[in-house]
Amino acid sequence: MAGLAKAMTIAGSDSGGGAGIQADLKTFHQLGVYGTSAITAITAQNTKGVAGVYPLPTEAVSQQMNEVLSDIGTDAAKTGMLFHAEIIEEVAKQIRHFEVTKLVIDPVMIAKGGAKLLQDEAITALRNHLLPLAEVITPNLPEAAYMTGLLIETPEQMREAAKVIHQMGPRHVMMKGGHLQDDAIVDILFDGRDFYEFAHKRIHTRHTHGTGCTFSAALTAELAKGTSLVHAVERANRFIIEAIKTAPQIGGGHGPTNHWAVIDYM
Ligand SMILES: Nc1ncnc2c1ncn2[C@@H]1O[C@H](COP(=O)(O)OP(=O)(O)O)[C@@H](O)[C@H]1O
Ligand SMILES: Cc1ncc(COP(=O)(O)O)c(N)n1
Repeated sequence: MAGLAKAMTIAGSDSGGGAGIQADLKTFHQLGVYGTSAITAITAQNTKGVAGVYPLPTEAVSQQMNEVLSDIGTDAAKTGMLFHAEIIEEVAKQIRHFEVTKLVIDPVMIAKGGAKLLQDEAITALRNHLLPLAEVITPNLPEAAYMTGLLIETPEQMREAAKVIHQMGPRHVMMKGGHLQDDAIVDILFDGRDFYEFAHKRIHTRHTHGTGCTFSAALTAELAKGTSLVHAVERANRFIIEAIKTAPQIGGGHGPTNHWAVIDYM
């Protein structure tokens, strides 16, 4: 196992196992990457919604990152649910200290069921401290709309919003189109100059809990292995599509995707 790639997730725990830390670690594992974690908050949730959110002390987040990064190290990292400004500032400090350059930011704000996973005032900290450190940020349409104040309902509006978010400091912007009101989904990557479009058909299902987490974890795993960004997005896209298509039909609400999904390059 010499040369095993490593990826770290800094995110919230989803007791239901479909999103957050659990989705990330399962996805890292499935893509052949050694996964580590720093938990920012515990959520009590299932496929029907989030019943409780319990943030950990900022020091606990900082210490988890320090212990992992000072010994095991990582080839890439991703952030998910960060909940409040103090945690964001501390995460940014550790990312800078350990010089983690392949950083994927999934700006998790609101769970599909409506629960707040990021406090309102924390968005400023996200912009000021974390975005400038990102290799890529992966907003969904409501997150991008909140960050820019723009209406985003079409691919053209997605491209405009990507330009505005790119100005905030990340090296790439990956706009996820799952929330487009259309049967044709397009995810759009912007590198500050060119747009790369990843189009696919909508799968009609209610089992989409944790799609954003799983997608960004797959992207992080691919970056950890040294895959170039455009190819990493392509592979993460194929992984999430397969995971949605073969979702295990778990729970009475929005069930998880299939983290055992196999894609043809594996
Ligand atoms: N119903 C669906 N059919 C096919 N792909 C989907 C579907 N829903 C989401 N995706 C894909 O899953 C990924 C996550 O998308 P999105 O739903 O926009 O993010 P989030 O889970 O953060 O709201 C994207 O690559 C998107 O294209
Ligand atoms: C701990 C945690 N992190 C992220 C999400 C977002 O996932 P989704 O938007 O699919 O509910 C979640 N529900 N829980």
